[in-house]
Order: sequence, then C-alpha cells, then structure tokens
Amino acid sequence: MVEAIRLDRVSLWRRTQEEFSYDLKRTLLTFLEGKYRQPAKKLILDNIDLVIKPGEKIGIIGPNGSGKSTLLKLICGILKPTSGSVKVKGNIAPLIELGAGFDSELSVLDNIIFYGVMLGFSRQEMRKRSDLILKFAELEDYALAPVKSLSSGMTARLGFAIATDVQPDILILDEVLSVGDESFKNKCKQRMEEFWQDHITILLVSHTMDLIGKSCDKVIWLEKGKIQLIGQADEVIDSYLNSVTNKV
Ligand SMILES: Nc1ncnc2c1ncn2[C@@H]1O[C@H](COP(=O)(O)OP(=O)(O)OP(=O)(O)O)[C@@H](O)[C@H]1O
Repeated sequence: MVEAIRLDRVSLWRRTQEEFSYDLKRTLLTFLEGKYRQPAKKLILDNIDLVIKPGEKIGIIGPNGSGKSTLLKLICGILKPTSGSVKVKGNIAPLIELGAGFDSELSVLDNIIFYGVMLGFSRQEMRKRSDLILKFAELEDYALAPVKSLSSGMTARLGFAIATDVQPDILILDEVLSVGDESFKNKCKQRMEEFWQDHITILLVSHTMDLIGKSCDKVIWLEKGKIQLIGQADEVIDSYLNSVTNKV
C-alpha cells in the first residue's frame, strides 16, 4: 500500500519545566544550594501508530494540551520522537509557526530563497519563484528590506506565500487559515480551496468542528497524547462532542 505518512509506535517525552532556559540565575542559585532537581519529564505522545494515504484530508481534534501541535511538529521533522519511527513521503509545507524560521536581519528576498532551500528547493528555482511569492504576499516594495522592518501580519503573509507557493505533496495546517487582514484572508482561503481540490495530503488541527467536519474525510481524536478514536469525520466529531458534554 502506498503511504504518505507512517508513524510506528511513536512516543515523545519532554521536560515540563524549562527553568534552565528562562531563569538561569535562579537555576544556578538552587544548584549552588544543592537544591537543584532535574526538571520532570512528561509523556506528550504515547505510542502512536498511524498510517495516512496520499490525498487524504485528515482533521486532528482534542482538548488543549492533548498533543495535536506536537504530532504535527513530529511529522514536519521540527521535533524528533523519543522512540518509534516517523516516515514521510514527499515534500511537506508546514503552515505552523509561520515565519518562525526567518532571519530578521536578512532581506525579504534572501529569506524567500533560504526558506525555499530549507524546504528542499534549489536557489535558482527559488529566485525564479520569488516574483510570484512577493506578488502574492503584496510585498513587492519590500523585497530588499530586512524582515525585521515588516509588521507581524506582513511577516505571516510572507510565510504563507512561500509555504503555499512550493506546491507541496503534504500540507500541514495548525489553525492558521486566517492570516493578515480581511483582503489577504480571502486570498488565503482561495488558495486553500485549490489545495483541497487537489491530490495533496492535508493534516488540519482545529478546535472548529464545523471546519473539520466540512473539510476532512477522516478525523483523529487525541486525548492525553493517545489516539482515542480515528475514523470517519462525523462519527469521531460526534463522539468527541458527546464526551465533552458528558464531562460538564
Ligand atoms: N516547548 C515545550 N516544552 C515542554 N512541553 C511542551 C512544550 N510545548 C508543549 N508542551 C506540552 O506538550 C503537551 C501537548 O502540547 P500541544 O501544544 O501539542 O497540545 P495541543 O493539543 O496542540 O493543545 P492546544 O489545543 O492548546 O493547541 C502539553 O502538555 C504541553 O504542556
């Protein structure tokens, strides 16, 4: 069987307190006082087996902190699993943390080229594509300006324009369907609709059940890092909503 994405027994542990990175002084003091303890580790994804076929449109739902974004980051290769294996066939356009990979000192044009190279395209090809990317992002006048001079909405527009220009095999979306101002949002929606018609594999994380129900064939419900249920969109959404109302 052809597979676009395959996860075998994937688990991920992360440190729950990241004190060392944000409060170095306090960490050193507690260390000197002999009170330092290793930050606790938490199991974020627990033994996930998953097969996604090319062209499937998959929704991922579940409560806050259940591991949805983490699962996407593993599939994109931003995070590595502690155990198990993640296999992906084809190039991925991750529309998560738009613009997080930009170098703010470099120009918009240089960032377009670097970002594309990071996604596996050649410099030459990215140079050719840059005009269309700048046009879509409506940033033609900023080509030579450093990214730090853009507003946050403009930066997100640039990230969206690059990631969706490269015509990916797999598109990863973490509730970033609305980027920028109203007119740009409409452009994003249109581009997304084209992707949906296409044979691209799509993974969409959202808390908006209507959106998931309308746009996905299959849904994964995550609960505390485990797959609680996977199946036809309507059935999984109903079970999830029932479980939430029963808790209240
Ligand atoms: N950088 C990090 N370091 C350590 N733990 C993290 C980090 N980011 C997230 N976590 C933890 O991983 C778990 C899953 O987080 P994740 O962001 O994947 O959840 P989610 O299902 O996407 O939540 P939400 O619906 O709130 O976006 C949470 O317990 C969270 O505290």
